[in-house]
Amino acid sequence: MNKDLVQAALAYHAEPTPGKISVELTTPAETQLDLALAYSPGVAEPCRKIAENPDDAYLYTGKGNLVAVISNGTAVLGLGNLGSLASKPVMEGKALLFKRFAGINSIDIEVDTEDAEEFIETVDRIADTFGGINLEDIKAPECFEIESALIERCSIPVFHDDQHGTAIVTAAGLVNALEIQGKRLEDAVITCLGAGAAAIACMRLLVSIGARRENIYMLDRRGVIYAGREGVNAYKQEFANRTDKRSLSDAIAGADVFIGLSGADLLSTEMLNSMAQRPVVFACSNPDPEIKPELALQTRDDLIIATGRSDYPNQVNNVLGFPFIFRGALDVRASCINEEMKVAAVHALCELAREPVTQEVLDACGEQSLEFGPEYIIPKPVDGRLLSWLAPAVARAAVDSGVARIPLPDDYAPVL
Ligand SMILES: NC(=O)C1=CN([C@@H]2O[C@H](COP(=O)(O)OP(=O)(O)OC[C@H]3O[C@@H](n4cnc5c(N)ncnc54)[C@H](OP(=O)(O)O)[C@@H]3O)[C@@H](O)[C@H]2O)C=CC1
Ligand SMILES: CC(=O)C(=O)O
Ligand SMILES: [Mg+2]
Repeated sequence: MNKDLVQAALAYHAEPTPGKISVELTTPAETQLDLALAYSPGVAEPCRKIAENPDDAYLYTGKGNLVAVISNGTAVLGLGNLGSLASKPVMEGKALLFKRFAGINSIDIEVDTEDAEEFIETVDRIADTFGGINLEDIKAPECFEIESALIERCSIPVFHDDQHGTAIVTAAGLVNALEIQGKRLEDAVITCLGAGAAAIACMRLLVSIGARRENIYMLDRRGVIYAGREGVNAYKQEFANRTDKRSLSDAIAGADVFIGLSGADLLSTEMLNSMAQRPVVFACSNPDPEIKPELALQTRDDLIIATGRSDYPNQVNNVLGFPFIFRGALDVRASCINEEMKVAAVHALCELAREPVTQEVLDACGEQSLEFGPEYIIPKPVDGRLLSWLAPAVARAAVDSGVARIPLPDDYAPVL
């Protein structure tokens, strides 16, 4: 980042008050009568109701529209294990995005432990407070055990955003980008740099919508994950390829797609040049991508490039998923976020990108025009239609797959 952006980012977080979120009241609290209702003695009545029927918490408290963003800070963006406190700006940022894009109240919680069981215990004990739990920036492989234990124990949706939010947005962007490049997911050779939370979930979802597992080469810090490699955990093992390719240079040569979910500046121009004609490059590491878009575009002009950042075209980032997915899930009180709901979100994102872009979006992006093509494969986060396209698609999928606990109103239209 240049110096000006660094200073602006620090000032943004420090002013007008430190941080990015606050709590506001939804009921009057001015008079003695207001206080007698809000607090003692009135507050005893909803307490009694909830003690009799726990679902009354959705009637008398903010639970149903409250999502916790919970991290232990072990994989903060692509910055690594910065610890729980240093992850707080990212978690406050996710809370900001929940509110801004989907009207969901959200609070960040940083849990100071790297022990999976301690983390699970802590979250399990506070889960009832919330309508949903968004796990964030927890490194692999612990994130897999943590998420599945919490899904098992909690009756509300628990969703590891770096896995599923990223996978949904990546899948939608890739389907669109491949179509623009005249290629099919079923035939695409995919090199995935990174074998952690985001990478494993992305490749799993791509396989479930048509990519061929044998066409995927996944790499970690030690290179290609190949069949028979020693010291590979069970999650990486799912993508062990029967191949004699060993390095990124080996795996990228001739590939149609590069998905980077690893770290900064790891893809060289030589590697980029060795890819197939009309390649798709998703350099999604944050804040610094695996290759800078300006360098990639200088190197060859037949590629589509996306990053996780807001300051380049084609932002493939889970912000396009989690606010709207939770909106749909909360509005039908879904018990979980299942595969059907995730796939519904992928389709809705793919289709919205093909719609004409509104003036509101053009103004917010400072663009004269935007249309479905190499520089616009996926909607912009500021597109207000994301809420009205994704949330109903996800809510309907929850109802159809039997995980909704209340019906979807006929006139359902999510509002901020
Ligand atoms: N755009 C988006 O929406 C999102 C982007 N991301 C980005 O993806 C990256 C990974 O995040 P996440 O999966 O949560 O983190 P994890 O810690 O779970 O995984 C990181 C993975 O990256 C690999 N890796 C790191 N450095 C290198 C390297 N030099 N060469 C090869 N592999 C490397 C690690 O290898 P090893 O297993 O050997 O340690 C590991 O497999 C981050 O940069 C993050 O910002 C994540 C979520 C969303
Ligand atoms: C975007 C995001 O969640 C990440 O980079 O970790
Ligand atoms: Mg993250």
